[in-house]
Amino acid sequence: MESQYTLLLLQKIIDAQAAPLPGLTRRDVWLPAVPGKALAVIGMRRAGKTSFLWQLLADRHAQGTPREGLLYISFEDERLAGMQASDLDALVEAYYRRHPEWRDQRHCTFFLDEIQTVPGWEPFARRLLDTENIELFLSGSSAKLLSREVATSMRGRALEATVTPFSFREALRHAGREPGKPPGHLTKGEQSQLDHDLGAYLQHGGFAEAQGLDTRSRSELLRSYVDGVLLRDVMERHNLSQPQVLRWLVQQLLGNAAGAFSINKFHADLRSRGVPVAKDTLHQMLAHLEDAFLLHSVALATDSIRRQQVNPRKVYPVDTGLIALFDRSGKPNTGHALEVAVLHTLLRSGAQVGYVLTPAGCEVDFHAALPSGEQWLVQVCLDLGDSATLQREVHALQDARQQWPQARCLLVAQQVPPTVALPPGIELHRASHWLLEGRP
Ligand SMILES: Nc1ncnc2c1ncn2[C@@H]1O[C@H](COP(=O)(O)OP(=O)(O)OP(=O)(O)O)[C@@H](O)[C@H]1O
Repeated sequence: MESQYTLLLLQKIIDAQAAPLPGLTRRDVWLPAVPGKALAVIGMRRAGKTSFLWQLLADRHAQGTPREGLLYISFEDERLAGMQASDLDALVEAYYRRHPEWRDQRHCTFFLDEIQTVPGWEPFARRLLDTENIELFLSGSSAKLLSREVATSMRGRALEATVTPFSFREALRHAGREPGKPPGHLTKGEQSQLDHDLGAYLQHGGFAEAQGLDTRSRSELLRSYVDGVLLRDVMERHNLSQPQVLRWLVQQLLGNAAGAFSINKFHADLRSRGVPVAKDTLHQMLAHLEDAFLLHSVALATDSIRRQQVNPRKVYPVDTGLIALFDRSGKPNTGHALEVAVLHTLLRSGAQVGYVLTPAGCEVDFHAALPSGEQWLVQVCLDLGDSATLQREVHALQDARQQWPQARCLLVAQQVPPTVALPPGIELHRASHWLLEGRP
Protein backbone atom coordinates (compact mmCIF):
# COMPACT_ATOMS: atom_id res chain seq x y z
CA MET A 1 0.00 0.00 0.00
CA GLU A 2 1.41 3.38 -1.04
CA SER A 3 1.54 6.07 1.58
CA GLN A 4 2.96 9.57 1.59
CA TYR A 5 5.75 8.09 3.71
CA THR A 6 6.73 5.22 1.37
CA LEU A 7 9.60 7.03 -0.37
CA LEU A 8 10.95 8.43 2.85
CA LEU A 9 10.80 5.01 4.52
CA LEU A 10 12.54 3.48 1.53
CA GLN A 11 15.32 6.06 1.89
CA LYS A 12 15.60 5.36 5.62
CA ILE A 13 15.88 1.63 4.90
CA ILE A 14 18.67 2.20 2.39
CA ASP A 15 20.51 4.56 4.76
CA ALA A 16 20.14 2.32 7.81
CA GLN A 17 21.37 -0.76 5.99
CA ALA A 18 24.37 1.09 4.57
CA ALA A 19 25.31 2.65 7.93
CA PRO A 20 28.43 1.15 9.51
CA LEU A 21 27.69 -0.80 12.69
CA PRO A 22 28.50 1.46 15.64
CA GLY A 23 31.45 0.47 17.82
CA LEU A 24 29.73 0.13 21.15
CA THR A 25 30.70 -1.26 24.50
CA ARG A 26 29.17 -4.69 24.76
CA ARG A 27 26.24 -4.96 27.18
CA ASP A 28 25.50 -8.07 29.25
CA VAL A 29 21.72 -7.64 29.19
CA TRP A 30 19.73 -10.79 29.84
CA LEU A 31 17.26 -11.72 27.09
CA PRO A 32 14.29 -14.03 27.46
CA ALA A 33 14.58 -16.82 24.89
CA VAL A 34 10.98 -17.37 23.81
CA PRO A 35 10.38 -17.75 20.08
CA GLY A 36 7.49 -15.97 18.43
CA LYS A 37 7.43 -12.98 20.79
CA ALA A 38 8.50 -9.41 20.21
CA LEU A 39 11.18 -8.19 22.57
CA ALA A 40 10.62 -4.74 24.08
CA VAL A 41 13.83 -3.10 25.26
CA ILE A 42 12.94 -0.82 28.15
CA GLY A 43 14.84 1.24 30.70
CA MET A 44 15.52 4.74 31.96
CA ARG A 45 16.15 7.46 29.40
CA ARG A 46 19.78 7.53 28.21
CA ALA A 47 20.45 4.10 29.74
CA GLY A 48 21.42 2.73 26.32
CA LYS A 49 18.27 1.20 24.78
CA THR A 50 18.97 2.28 21.18
CA SER A 51 22.60 1.21 21.50
CA PHE A 52 21.45 -2.18 22.74
CA LEU A 53 19.19 -2.60 19.70
CA TRP A 54 22.28 -2.03 17.55
CA GLN A 55 24.18 -4.63 19.56
CA LEU A 56 21.41 -7.15 18.90
CA LEU A 57 21.47 -6.27 15.21
CA ALA A 58 25.25 -6.61 15.06
CA ASP A 59 25.02 -9.99 16.81
CA ARG A 60 22.52 -11.27 14.24
CA HIS A 61 24.84 -10.06 11.49
CA ALA A 62 27.86 -11.74 13.10
CA GLN A 63 25.83 -14.96 13.27
CA GLY A 64 25.37 -14.90 9.52
CA THR A 65 22.26 -12.83 8.71
CA PRO A 66 23.14 -10.41 5.91
CA ARG A 67 22.44 -6.72 6.51
CA GLU A 68 19.50 -6.90 4.07
CA GLY A 69 17.71 -9.20 6.51
CA LEU A 70 18.14 -6.77 9.40
CA LEU A 71 16.27 -3.51 9.48
CA TYR A 72 16.74 -0.76 12.07
CA ILE A 73 14.27 2.12 11.82
CA SER A 74 13.90 4.99 14.26
CA PHE A 75 10.54 6.71 14.17
CA GLU A 76 11.97 9.70 15.98
CA ASP A 77 12.27 11.72 12.80
CA GLU A 78 10.43 14.97 12.28
CA ARG A 79 9.74 13.97 8.66
CA LEU A 80 7.63 11.08 10.00
CA ALA A 81 5.61 13.32 12.32
CA GLY A 82 1.94 12.68 11.75
CA MET A 83 2.49 9.09 10.73
CA GLN A 84 -0.49 6.93 11.65
CA ALA A 85 -0.85 3.21 12.25
CA SER A 86 -2.35 2.86 8.76
CA ASP A 87 0.91 4.20 7.29
CA LEU A 88 2.98 1.50 8.97
CA ASP A 89 2.15 -1.04 6.26
CA ALA A 90 4.15 1.23 3.99
CA LEU A 91 7.25 0.24 5.95
CA VAL A 92 6.77 -3.44 5.15
CA GLU A 93 5.98 -2.63 1.53
CA ALA A 94 9.04 -0.41 1.21
CA TYR A 95 11.19 -3.11 2.76
CA TYR A 96 9.93 -5.84 0.39
CA ARG A 97 10.19 -3.51 -2.56
CA ARG A 98 13.89 -3.19 -1.76
CA HIS A 99 14.36 -6.85 -0.79
CA PRO A 100 11.75 -8.93 -2.63
CA GLU A 101 13.80 -12.06 -1.94
CA TRP A 102 13.02 -11.76 1.79
CA ARG A 103 9.23 -11.68 1.29
CA ASP A 104 8.51 -15.37 1.24
CA GLN A 105 11.11 -17.77 2.31
CA ARG A 106 13.48 -15.86 4.57
CA HIS A 107 13.11 -14.76 8.16
CA CYS A 108 14.03 -11.10 8.57
CA THR A 109 14.33 -9.04 11.73
CA PHE A 110 13.01 -5.53 12.34
CA PHE A 111 14.34 -3.24 15.08
CA LEU A 112 11.73 -0.51 15.57
CA ASP A 113 13.01 2.33 17.74
CA GLU A 114 10.77 5.00 19.26
CA ILE A 115 7.82 3.11 17.82
CA GLN A 116 5.51 4.73 20.38
CA THR A 117 5.51 7.93 18.32
CA VAL A 118 3.09 6.24 15.90
CA PRO A 119 -0.26 6.02 17.67
CA GLY A 120 -1.90 2.62 17.46
CA TRP A 121 1.29 0.76 16.46
CA GLU A 122 0.50 -2.33 18.51
CA PRO A 123 -1.82 -4.21 16.11
CA PHE A 124 0.77 -3.60 13.38
CA ALA A 125 3.49 -5.12 15.56
CA ARG A 126 1.31 -8.12 16.37
CA ARG A 127 0.56 -8.61 12.67
CA LEU A 128 4.27 -8.57 11.79
CA LEU A 129 4.79 -11.43 14.20
CA ASP A 130 1.73 -13.39 13.18
CA THR A 131 1.57 -13.10 9.41
CA GLU A 132 4.85 -11.74 8.10
CA ASN A 133 7.28 -14.09 9.82
CA ILE A 134 9.24 -11.05 10.98
CA GLU A 135 11.22 -11.17 14.19
CA LEU A 136 10.66 -7.99 16.14
CA PHE A 137 12.64 -5.88 18.59
CA LEU A 138 11.06 -2.70 19.91
CA SER A 139 12.31 0.16 21.94
CA GLY A 140 11.03 3.52 22.92
CA SER A 141 11.15 6.34 25.32
CA SER A 142 10.40 5.21 28.85
CA ALA A 143 7.72 7.89 29.00
CA LYS A 144 5.54 6.07 26.52
CA LEU A 145 6.68 2.49 26.20
CA LEU A 146 6.00 1.50 29.77
CA SER A 147 6.48 -2.10 30.55
CA ARG A 148 3.01 -3.01 31.73
CA GLU A 149 1.43 -1.10 28.86
CA VAL A 150 3.50 -3.00 26.30
CA ALA A 151 2.44 -6.24 27.94
CA THR A 152 -1.21 -5.23 27.76
CA SER A 153 -1.26 -3.67 24.33
CA MET A 154 0.74 -6.48 22.75
CA ARG A 155 -1.64 -8.97 24.42
CA GLY A 156 1.09 -11.19 25.70
CA ARG A 157 3.01 -11.14 22.38
CA ALA A 158 5.94 -9.14 23.84
CA LEU A 159 8.54 -9.86 26.47
CA GLU A 160 10.88 -7.34 28.01
CA ALA A 161 14.57 -6.82 28.49
CA THR A 162 15.61 -4.03 30.82
CA VAL A 163 18.65 -1.92 30.05
CA THR A 164 20.22 -0.21 33.06
CA PRO A 165 23.27 2.06 33.21
CA PHE A 166 26.55 0.11 32.91
CA SER A 167 27.29 -2.50 35.57
CA PHE A 168 30.74 -2.35 37.18
CA ARG A 169 32.06 -4.87 34.65
CA GLU A 170 30.56 -2.99 31.71
CA ALA A 171 31.99 0.32 32.98
CA LEU A 172 35.44 -1.30 33.17
CA ARG A 173 34.95 -2.71 29.66
CA HIS A 174 33.97 0.75 28.41
CA ALA A 175 37.16 2.17 29.91
CA GLY A 176 39.22 -0.66 28.36
CA ARG A 177 40.11 -2.05 31.80
CA GLU A 178 37.98 -5.17 32.14
CA PRO A 179 40.18 -7.80 33.79
CA GLY A 180 40.94 -10.64 31.42
CA LYS A 181 41.16 -13.21 34.20
CA PRO A 182 39.07 -14.23 37.21
CA PRO A 183 39.37 -11.64 40.00
CA GLY A 184 40.87 -14.23 42.35
CA HIS A 185 43.93 -14.41 40.04
CA LEU A 186 44.78 -10.70 40.01
CA THR A 187 48.19 -9.49 41.09
CA LYS A 188 48.45 -7.07 44.00
CA GLY A 189 48.86 -4.15 41.59
CA GLU A 190 45.89 -5.25 39.46
CA GLN A 191 43.78 -5.69 42.57
CA SER A 192 44.63 -2.25 43.79
CA GLN A 193 43.69 -0.78 40.37
CA LEU A 194 40.40 -2.70 40.53
CA ASP A 195 39.61 -1.34 43.99
CA HIS A 196 40.39 2.14 42.75
CA ASP A 197 38.10 1.63 39.74
CA LEU A 198 35.33 0.45 42.04
CA GLY A 199 35.65 3.62 44.13
CA ALA A 200 35.32 5.68 40.95
CA TYR A 201 32.35 3.64 39.68
CA LEU A 202 30.51 4.03 42.98
CA GLN A 203 30.91 7.79 42.73
CA HIS A 204 30.40 8.31 38.99
CA GLY A 205 27.85 5.62 38.22
CA GLY A 206 27.28 3.78 34.97
CA PHE A 207 25.55 6.09 32.48
CA ALA A 208 27.61 5.80 29.30
CA GLU A 209 27.72 9.51 28.62
CA ALA A 210 28.86 10.23 32.18
CA GLN A 211 31.98 8.07 31.90
CA GLY A 212 35.20 10.03 32.08
CA LEU A 213 33.56 13.40 32.76
CA ASP A 214 34.80 15.81 35.40
CA THR A 215 32.60 16.19 38.48
CA ARG A 216 30.84 19.36 37.42
CA SER A 217 30.04 18.20 33.88
CA ARG A 218 28.83 14.86 35.20
CA SER A 219 26.51 16.57 37.70
CA GLU A 220 25.09 18.77 34.94
CA LEU A 221 24.52 15.77 32.69
CA LEU A 222 22.91 13.59 35.36
CA ARG A 223 20.77 16.48 36.54
CA SER A 224 19.51 16.93 32.99
CA TYR A 225 18.59 13.22 32.90
CA VAL A 226 16.66 13.52 36.18
CA ASP A 227 14.94 16.69 34.98
CA GLY A 228 13.93 14.87 31.79
CA VAL A 229 12.37 12.08 33.82
CA LEU A 230 10.53 14.47 36.14
CA LEU A 231 9.26 16.74 33.43
CA ARG A 232 8.51 14.43 30.57
CA ASP A 233 8.14 10.94 31.99
CA VAL A 234 6.20 11.99 35.08
CA MET A 235 4.69 15.50 34.92
CA GLU A 236 3.72 15.70 31.25
CA ARG A 237 2.87 12.09 30.74
CA HIS A 238 0.64 11.86 33.77
CA ASN A 239 -0.69 15.41 33.63
CA LEU A 240 0.47 16.25 37.14
CA SER A 241 0.14 19.77 38.42
CA GLN A 242 2.43 20.02 41.46
CA PRO A 243 6.00 20.07 40.11
CA GLN A 244 7.42 21.42 43.37
CA VAL A 245 5.92 18.55 45.38
CA LEU A 246 7.44 16.08 42.91
CA ARG A 247 10.85 17.75 43.31
CA TRP A 248 10.61 17.63 47.11
CA LEU A 249 9.59 14.00 46.91
CA VAL A 250 12.57 13.13 44.73
CA GLN A 251 14.92 15.09 46.98
CA GLN A 252 13.54 13.21 49.96
CA LEU A 253 13.78 9.82 48.24
CA LEU A 254 17.20 10.16 46.66
CA GLY A 255 18.70 12.37 49.36
CA ASN A 256 18.27 9.32 51.57
CA ALA A 257 19.31 6.63 49.07
CA ALA A 258 19.02 3.11 50.48
CA GLY A 259 16.97 4.51 53.35
CA ALA A 260 13.44 3.71 54.50
CA PHE A 261 10.78 6.01 53.17
CA SER A 262 7.32 6.54 54.61
CA ILE A 263 4.73 8.28 52.45
CA ASN A 264 2.66 8.87 55.60
CA LYS A 265 5.48 10.78 57.29
CA PHE A 266 6.31 12.76 54.18
CA HIS A 267 2.64 13.60 53.72
CA ALA A 268 2.33 14.75 57.35
CA ASP A 269 5.46 16.85 56.92
CA LEU A 270 4.08 18.59 53.84
CA ARG A 271 0.75 19.19 55.58
CA SER A 272 2.51 20.76 58.55
CA ARG A 273 4.21 23.14 56.11
CA GLY A 274 0.82 24.06 54.65
CA VAL A 275 1.33 22.19 51.34
CA PRO A 276 -2.00 20.72 50.23
CA VAL A 277 -1.41 17.37 48.56
CA ALA A 278 -3.35 14.12 48.69
CA LYS A 279 -1.58 11.05 50.00
CA ASP A 280 -2.76 9.18 46.92
CA THR A 281 -1.00 11.71 44.70
CA LEU A 282 2.26 10.96 46.52
CA HIS A 283 1.73 7.22 46.07
CA GLN A 284 1.11 7.80 42.37
CA MET A 285 4.19 10.00 42.00
CA LEU A 286 6.33 7.31 43.59
CA ALA A 287 4.87 4.69 41.23
CA HIS A 288 5.49 6.93 38.19
CA LEU A 289 9.11 7.48 39.27
CA GLU A 290 9.55 3.72 39.46
CA ASP A 291 7.85 3.24 36.08
CA ALA A 292 10.31 5.73 34.58
CA PHE A 293 13.15 3.63 36.11
CA LEU A 294 14.57 6.56 38.07
CA LEU A 295 14.38 4.56 41.25
CA HIS A 296 13.57 1.16 42.62
CA SER A 297 11.84 0.54 45.90
CA VAL A 298 12.41 -2.56 47.99
CA ALA A 299 9.80 -3.93 50.38
CA LEU A 300 10.29 -5.96 53.54
CA ALA A 301 11.03 -9.58 52.64
CA THR A 302 8.05 -11.43 54.07
CA ASP A 303 5.17 -13.65 52.98
CA SER A 304 2.75 -11.45 54.88
CA ILE A 305 1.21 -8.81 52.63
CA ARG A 306 0.04 -6.96 55.71
CA ARG A 307 3.58 -6.73 57.14
CA GLN A 308 4.79 -5.57 53.76
CA GLN A 309 2.19 -2.83 53.72
CA VAL A 310 2.81 -1.51 57.22
CA ASN A 311 6.59 -1.49 56.93
CA PRO A 312 8.18 1.32 54.92
CA ARG A 313 9.89 0.60 51.61
CA LYS A 314 13.55 1.38 51.00
CA VAL A 315 14.34 3.46 47.97
CA TYR A 316 17.35 3.12 45.67
CA PRO A 317 18.30 5.24 42.64
CA VAL A 318 18.81 3.55 39.27
CA ASP A 319 22.47 4.55 39.34
CA THR A 320 25.08 5.26 42.01
CA GLY A 321 26.06 8.47 40.18
CA LEU A 322 22.74 10.04 41.17
CA ILE A 323 23.50 9.83 44.89
CA ALA A 324 25.88 12.79 44.91
CA LEU A 325 23.27 14.97 43.17
CA PHE A 326 20.88 14.72 46.08
CA ASP A 327 23.17 14.12 49.03
CA ARG A 328 23.43 17.13 51.30
CA SER A 329 26.14 15.84 53.59
CA GLY A 330 28.88 17.09 51.25
CA LYS A 331 30.81 13.81 51.60
CA PRO A 332 30.83 10.91 49.14
CA ASN A 333 28.32 8.39 50.44
CA THR A 334 30.21 5.28 49.42
CA GLY A 335 28.38 2.91 51.77
CA HIS A 336 25.01 3.65 50.21
CA ALA A 337 26.48 3.62 46.73
CA LEU A 338 27.82 0.12 47.34
CA GLU A 339 24.37 -0.99 48.49
CA VAL A 340 22.85 0.45 45.32
CA ALA A 341 25.41 -1.35 43.15
CA VAL A 342 24.81 -4.66 44.96
CA LEU A 343 21.03 -4.28 44.61
CA HIS A 344 21.26 -3.71 40.86
CA THR A 345 23.56 -6.69 40.49
CA LEU A 346 20.94 -8.83 42.22
CA LEU A 347 18.13 -7.39 40.09
CA ARG A 348 20.11 -7.94 36.87
CA SER A 349 20.41 -11.61 37.80
CA GLY A 350 16.60 -11.77 37.93
CA ALA A 351 16.33 -11.98 41.72
CA GLN A 352 13.27 -10.93 43.68
CA VAL A 353 14.72 -8.71 46.38
CA GLY A 354 13.45 -7.59 49.78
CA TYR A 355 15.12 -6.20 52.86
CA VAL A 356 15.21 -8.01 56.18
CA LEU A 357 14.16 -6.93 59.63
CA THR A 358 14.28 -9.79 62.11
CA PRO A 359 11.93 -10.11 65.12
CA ALA A 360 14.96 -9.27 67.30
CA GLY A 361 15.42 -6.02 65.38
CA CYS A 362 18.49 -7.01 63.31
CA GLU A 363 18.68 -5.66 59.77
CA VAL A 364 20.10 -7.41 56.71
CA ASP A 365 20.28 -5.38 53.52
CA PHE A 366 18.84 -7.91 51.11
CA HIS A 367 17.05 -11.20 50.89
CA ALA A 368 17.30 -12.34 47.26
CA ALA A 369 15.23 -15.14 45.75
CA LEU A 370 17.00 -16.15 42.54
CA PRO A 371 15.32 -17.62 39.46
CA SER A 372 17.22 -20.88 40.18
CA GLY A 373 15.34 -21.19 43.47
CA GLU A 374 18.46 -20.36 45.47
CA GLN A 375 18.11 -17.81 48.25
CA TRP A 376 20.73 -15.41 49.52
CA LEU A 377 20.95 -13.14 52.51
CA VAL A 378 23.29 -10.31 51.59
CA GLN A 379 24.83 -7.87 54.02
CA VAL A 380 26.72 -4.99 52.42
CA CYS A 381 29.47 -3.30 54.33
CA LEU A 382 32.16 -0.77 53.48
CA ASP A 383 34.86 -1.79 55.88
CA LEU A 384 35.01 -4.93 57.98
CA GLY A 385 38.24 -3.79 59.57
CA ASP A 386 37.01 -3.40 63.11
CA SER A 387 35.79 -6.41 65.00
CA ALA A 388 32.67 -4.75 66.41
CA THR A 389 31.36 -4.09 62.89
CA LEU A 390 32.19 -7.60 61.79
CA GLN A 391 30.42 -9.10 64.80
CA ARG A 392 27.34 -6.95 64.29
CA GLU A 393 27.00 -7.85 60.61
CA VAL A 394 27.61 -11.55 61.22
CA HIS A 395 25.11 -11.58 64.06
CA ALA A 396 22.44 -9.96 61.86
CA LEU A 397 23.00 -12.59 59.15
CA GLN A 398 22.81 -15.42 61.67
CA ASP A 399 19.63 -14.01 63.11
CA ALA A 400 18.06 -13.64 59.65
CA ARG A 401 19.04 -17.20 58.78
CA GLN A 402 16.61 -18.44 61.43
CA GLN A 403 13.84 -17.19 59.13
CA TRP A 404 15.48 -18.57 55.94
CA PRO A 405 17.54 -21.59 57.04
CA GLN A 406 18.20 -22.59 53.39
CA ALA A 407 19.67 -19.22 52.43
CA ARG A 408 23.36 -18.65 51.71
CA CYS A 409 24.71 -15.84 53.88
CA LEU A 410 27.00 -13.38 52.12
CA LEU A 411 28.96 -10.49 53.53
CA VAL A 412 29.98 -8.17 50.69
CA ALA A 413 32.57 -5.64 51.82
CA GLN A 414 34.68 -3.06 50.04
CA GLN A 415 37.56 -3.31 52.50
CA VAL A 416 38.33 -6.84 53.58
CA PRO A 417 40.89 -7.52 56.33
CA PRO A 418 43.71 -9.92 55.32
CA THR A 419 42.62 -12.52 57.84
CA VAL A 420 39.23 -12.87 59.38
CA ALA A 421 37.58 -15.65 61.35
CA LEU A 422 34.00 -16.26 60.34
CA PRO A 423 31.49 -18.69 61.82
CA PRO A 424 30.44 -21.60 59.56
CA GLY A 425 28.01 -20.72 56.81
CA ILE A 426 28.99 -17.07 56.48
CA GLU A 427 30.79 -16.25 53.20
CA LEU A 428 32.91 -13.15 52.85
CA HIS A 429 33.22 -11.51 49.42
CA ARG A 430 35.34 -8.61 48.35
CA ALA A 431 32.92 -6.13 46.73
CA SER A 432 35.08 -5.51 43.65
CA HIS A 433 35.09 -9.27 42.92
CA TRP A 434 31.46 -9.87 43.71
CA LEU A 435 30.24 -7.00 41.55
CA LEU A 436 32.51 -8.09 38.73
CA GLU A 437 31.27 -11.65 38.77
CA GLY A 438 27.63 -10.73 39.32
CA ARG A 439 27.27 -13.71 41.62
CA PRO A 440 29.45 -15.57 44.11
N1 LIG B 1 26.95 0.24 24.93
C1 LIG B 1 27.32 1.51 24.73
N2 LIG B 1 28.57 1.80 24.29
C2 LIG B 1 28.94 3.08 24.09
N3 LIG B 1 28.13 4.15 24.27
C3 LIG B 1 26.88 3.90 24.69
C4 LIG B 1 26.41 2.58 24.94
N4 LIG B 1 25.14 2.65 25.35
C5 LIG B 1 24.81 3.95 25.35
N5 LIG B 1 25.84 4.71 24.94
C6 LIG B 1 25.83 6.16 24.78
O1 LIG B 1 24.93 6.73 25.72
C7 LIG B 1 24.05 7.65 25.11
C8 LIG B 1 22.61 7.18 25.27
O2 LIG B 1 22.48 5.95 24.61
P1 LIG B 1 21.17 5.51 23.85
O3 LIG B 1 20.71 6.56 22.90
O4 LIG B 1 21.42 4.15 23.33
O5 LIG B 1 20.17 5.47 25.08
P2 LIG B 1 18.59 5.41 25.08
O6 LIG B 1 18.23 4.68 26.32
O7 LIG B 1 18.10 4.84 23.79
O8 LIG B 1 18.25 6.96 25.17
P3 LIG B 1 16.80 7.69 25.07
O9 LIG B 1 16.11 7.38 26.36
O10 LIG B 1 17.18 9.13 24.95
O11 LIG B 1 16.11 7.11 23.88
C9 LIG B 1 24.48 7.74 23.64
O12 LIG B 1 25.36 8.84 23.52
C10 LIG B 1 25.24 6.46 23.40
O13 LIG B 1 26.23 6.60 22.44
